[in-house]
Parts: sequence; structure tokens; C-alpha cells
Amino acid sequence: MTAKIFIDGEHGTTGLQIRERLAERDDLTLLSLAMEDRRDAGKRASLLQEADIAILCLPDDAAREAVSLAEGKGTRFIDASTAHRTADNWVYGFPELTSGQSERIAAAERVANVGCYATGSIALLRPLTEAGLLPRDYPLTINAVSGYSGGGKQMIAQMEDASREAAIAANHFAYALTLSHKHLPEIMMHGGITRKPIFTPAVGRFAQGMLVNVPLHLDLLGDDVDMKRLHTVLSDHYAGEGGKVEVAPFGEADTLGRLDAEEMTGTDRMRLHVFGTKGAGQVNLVASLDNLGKGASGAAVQNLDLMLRG
Ligand SMILES: NC(=O)C1=CN([C@@H]2O[C@H](COP(=O)(O)OP(=O)(O)OC[C@H]3O[C@@H](n4cnc5c(N)ncnc54)[C@H](OP(=O)(O)O)[C@@H]3O)[C@@H](O)[C@H]2O)C=CC1
Ligand SMILES: CC(=O)N[C@@H](CCC(=O)OP(=O)(O)O)C(=O)O
Repeated sequence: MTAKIFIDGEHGTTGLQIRERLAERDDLTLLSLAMEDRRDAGKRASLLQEADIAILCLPDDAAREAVSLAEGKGTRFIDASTAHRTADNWVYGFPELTSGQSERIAAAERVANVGCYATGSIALLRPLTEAGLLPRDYPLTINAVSGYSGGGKQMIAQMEDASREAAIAANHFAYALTLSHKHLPEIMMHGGITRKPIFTPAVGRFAQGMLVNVPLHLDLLGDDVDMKRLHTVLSDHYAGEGGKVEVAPFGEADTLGRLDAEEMTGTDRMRLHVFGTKGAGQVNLVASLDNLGKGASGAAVQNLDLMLRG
């Protein structure tokens, strides 16, 4: 028997990309609603209850509603929204997070998919806090740029259709200027840090791709922590089989010159870089990913595959 999957929000940006990734699979039956029925709570409830696994690609409130619509029916969930990422009874959907996380996802009833910026930030921070190299109260800054699809259907239209009243003309703009962003709670909780980072995201005029920068002063880390050690800890953490995170070779900064924010676009993988000059006392850790790949839809499919196995 094939597993029944319902993507609630299948006509949106994230949902559509998940549907495309699952379209050719013969181990799944995709339950589907017509575009015009996408907000019909009765029809959604019926498919949410019928599904073995429901993948929620909805705004936070609609994601919470979807869970309640299938209450007591045994449906397992993957929620791509922010609604449950720090909730006690949800497993955080980052298989490479720490030892045993893949197994926890595989066995879970409810999995919260990771936020796109959070994926890059936590991938860089968690191995270092876990290894005791990065003090949990380090005064972090996180600087990032995302492709505009990160803002969903609305921002895609604003960036691509200049005739709209709310069209965005800028080629690159900073936002979250009040220094509050919905990903900060999950970054702190799952990154293992206690001091709220100063997070400065931006959007560029490209559809998909993302760079997340975490610059560090080495003299604020432990005595014997240098660039090479940070690289080794990250490489060891992601060396396991089956993960979607890779660490670029040490010293790549010497030859690279520039890093393209679309480096990983079209993939479901994430690449981590350790940049700096040997002996200079500063490093810049950078995560490079597709906001809709490892940052959303690719990650949801990775979690789905684990849950189907569990
Ligand atoms: N875009 C990205 O890079 C990422 C997005 N996410 C998260 O995934 C979720 C979906 O985002 P995204 O795909 O970008 O958003 P979109 O706006 O592109 O798609 C959302 C979809 O949900 C539908 N929807 C909205 N409200 C309801 C409702 N009450 N009941 C049923 N359907 C509804 C929308 O329909 P309608 O067309 O009528 O509005 C639309 O089809 C969000 O929580 C987002 O934060 C997570 C990681 C990355
Ligand atoms: C460019 C842009 O607007 N990005 C979105 C985050 C997109 C995303 O992935 O958010 P979730 O994973 O939490 O749903 C934002 O900053 O709110």
C-alpha cells in the first residue's frame, strides 16, 4: 500500500515545489485539492484526515488550524510554517542537527520543518556550541541575503510585476530593521545560544538562493580555537552518511574571490564555508543554500522520506 500524502497549501510557493519533487514517485499517493478549493476548510479537513502524512505549506494560523482539523485521526504532520518550531511536542526537522535527530524525525508524529535562515544559522552554530567552542552567550551577528521567493507568492509578484501598486523596485533591500525576526527563537533554541543575535536579513533580485554569514572574533572563543579547528569541528559533524550538508575544503577563501548567493540554487543541499586569513583572528562562517531547497521544500521531502521509513 502506498502512503497517502496531502500537501495543504499545494498551490503556494513551497507547496508547489514539494509537489514537483513528489510527482513522479510511485511509493506515494498524492491527495490533492483544486486551486479554487484551497481555502475550503471542509474539503481540507477531509483530506487532512485521510492522509497518512500531511505537509503544511501555509501561513502560521492556517497551519495551526490544519492540525486541529485532523485532531484524533492519526495523521502525521510536517509543518513548513513557523508555528511549531519551538513547540515541545514537535520534533525539529533538521536531520543533521545532532546525533539521533534523523531517528527522532523518522519516529515522529509531528515534525516542524526548519526556517530557511535558521537552517543556515543553526548549521553553523550548533556543532560549535555542542563542542564547547562557541560560548552560548557570544554576542553574535548574523547577516544574510535571500532570493525573493522567500517572501512567498506575494513578494514574487512584487518583484516580478512592476505594474503592481506595491511593486518593489529595489534590486537589493534590507529588512527586519527593528532587529526582530520570526526565525530568532528557533535559531536560539536549536543553535544552543542564550544571547539574541543581531540578525540583518536582506533580499536580492534573484528568485532562489541564500547566504547566511556568521562572523566571529577568535579571541572571544576558547584559547586554542583557530580557523582550522572550527573547520574540523564542522567537517566532523557533517561527515555522516546520508546528510545534505557539506563543508567546503579548508583554504578555499584563498582562491575563491567571491561567493555567489545562487551557488546552491536548484539543489536540496547546503554548503558551509569557513573564510578568513590564517592568524588574523577573525573568521566568517557562511552557509549557502537554496531557500526553497534545503531551506524549505527539499528539507520537507528529506523529512518525509525519514518519516516513511520510521
Ligand atoms: N517561500 C519560502 O522560501 C519559504 C516558506 N516557508 C513557509 O512555508 C509556508 C508557506 O509559504 P509560501 O509557500 O512561501 O507562501 P505562499 O503565499 O506562496 O503560499 C501559501 C499558500 O497557502 C494558501 N493559504 C493561505 N491561507 C490559507 C488558509 N487559511 N487556508 C488554506 N490555504 C491558505 C495560499 O493561498 P492564497 O493564494 O489564497 O493566498 C497559498 O496557496 C509559510 O509558513 C512560510 O513561512 C518556509 C520556508 C521557506
Ligand atoms: C525573503 C523573506 O521574506 N523571507 C521570509 C522568510 C522565509 C522563510 O523561509 O520563512 P519560514 O521558513 O519561517 O517560513 C522572512 O524573512 O520572513
